[in-house]
Amino acid sequence: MKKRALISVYDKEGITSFANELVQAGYEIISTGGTLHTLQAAHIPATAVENITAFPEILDGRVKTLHPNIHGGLLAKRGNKAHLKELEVNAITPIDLVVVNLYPFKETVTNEAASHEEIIENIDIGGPSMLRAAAKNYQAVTVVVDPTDYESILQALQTGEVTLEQRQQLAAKVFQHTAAYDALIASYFTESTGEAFPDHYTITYEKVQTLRYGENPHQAAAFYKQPVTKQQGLATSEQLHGKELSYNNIQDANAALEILAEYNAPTAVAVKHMNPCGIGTADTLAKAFAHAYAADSVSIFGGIVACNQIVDKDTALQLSDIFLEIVIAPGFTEEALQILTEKKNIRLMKLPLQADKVIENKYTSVVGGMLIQTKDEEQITASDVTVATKREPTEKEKEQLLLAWKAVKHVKSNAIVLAKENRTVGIGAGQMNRVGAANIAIEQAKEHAVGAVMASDAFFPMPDTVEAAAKAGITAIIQPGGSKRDQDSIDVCNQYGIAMIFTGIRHFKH
Ligand SMILES: NC(=O)c1ncn([C@@H]2O[C@H](COP(=O)(O)O)[C@@H](O)[C@H]2O)c1NC=O
Repeated sequence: MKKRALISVYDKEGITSFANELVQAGYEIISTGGTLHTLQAAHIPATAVENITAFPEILDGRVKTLHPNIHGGLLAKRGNKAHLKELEVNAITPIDLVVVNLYPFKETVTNEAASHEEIIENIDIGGPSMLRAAAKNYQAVTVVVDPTDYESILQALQTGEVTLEQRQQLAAKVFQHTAAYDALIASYFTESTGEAFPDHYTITYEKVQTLRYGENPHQAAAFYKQPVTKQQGLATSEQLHGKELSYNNIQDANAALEILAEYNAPTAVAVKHMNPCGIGTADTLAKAFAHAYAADSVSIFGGIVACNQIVDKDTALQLSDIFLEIVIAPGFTEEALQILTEKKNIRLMKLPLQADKVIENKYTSVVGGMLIQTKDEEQITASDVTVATKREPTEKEKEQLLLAWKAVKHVKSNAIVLAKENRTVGIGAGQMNRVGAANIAIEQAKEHAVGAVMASDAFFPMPDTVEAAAKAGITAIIQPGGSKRDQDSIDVCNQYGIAMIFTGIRHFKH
């Protein structure tokens, strides 16, 4: 008996030459409406599925292949006598090869012009049913969901049969594909219910690339992206120069971008090991970078710099003076590119600035599970704070306090940031006690601590941090407030003439 192939594809690219080869290999082809039309137009012999089901396609194509004559042919176990008998009794012919790709749900859901009705009509029902049936019966059936597999299938057929191992791999691909397809549908429906954390949290990611290794060379890693997002990020950036990004590069660059998003003025952010080491703002990017560099000219070595303006010649000259892993910016002028591409080891990434704010969740894996929370998107302005001390901060201090507060949100807790003259001057990150973080920031700032302001990511449980700040010459402090012992810190501030403001929110980052 001739082998039978069922072809029903939305994406018809390459299907006629593939089907033609299948015919040459001795397959009889059955096919659905549009696909049949394409095949017949190319003079490829094919039979309408309707002839197999003895039932017309109905409901605008909502029902075409959902029929026992199809699914019996897909699911019958070839080594099971009872199954074969049932096929015979019901006049069902086994199907040996299935080529199906699905209605473009992702493309429709991401098309802003698409209506709810169009999105719903692009939920493929018959296609996934056939794919799943064929994949379940991979021992006997070859299933092809990805047109890039046509070539390898034909090669296998030329030299014999598609092997069991190949069929199992193709089946795995199908179940990944249908699971991802359903995950997108599930999130579309869940989104409309407004339920943030449903009982089953189904997410799907698409592979961008396999990475050489993870955080360390003995760890394997890959980079995945969200299939449906309006978010500009590393996954959508364009690499203009340099070698492939590493796992650590992507983490650090991402941290730099998240910090950068806090600032509106021309800003440069330098990051090391996911903490900022220098942030500078000014009226030009060149000045902003000079500030970020001056903030910590030691740590920036081998770091990542993210800019929110086109990198021009003046900025490029400064950037090229030091060893940097990556520079990310919305663009580079020709001159800047010329200067920077002379450096073999620098990676240059072009990434447009995010237009609209996108609310995203943040995922942290724990052993055997995952924590999911909304991202820390809180931002404050000068009018959101309350003054806790006798002295109010001056306008100049307020500006620097807000700059430091935006920065401290992105520093691993316990975190202290000192700022002065539109740049950070000292950053204390990831300490187990707050005064420890303050001491590191003060030590790093050296003489620049005098006249600087301080931001603390969480409240002061005791006045020791304020005492350290006073000793270092810090003039103003921003912190959440809310400790039972706030008054102790306020008293020390008043004693030294320090102005302290409370934000009412904290920015833990663990
Ligand atoms: N309803 C069904 O029985 C059914 N069977 C196959 N399809 C899909 O129809 C598409 C192909 O249709 P056509 O050959 O008419 O262009 C494929 O994407 C296939 O996944 C179906 N459509 C959607 O559910």
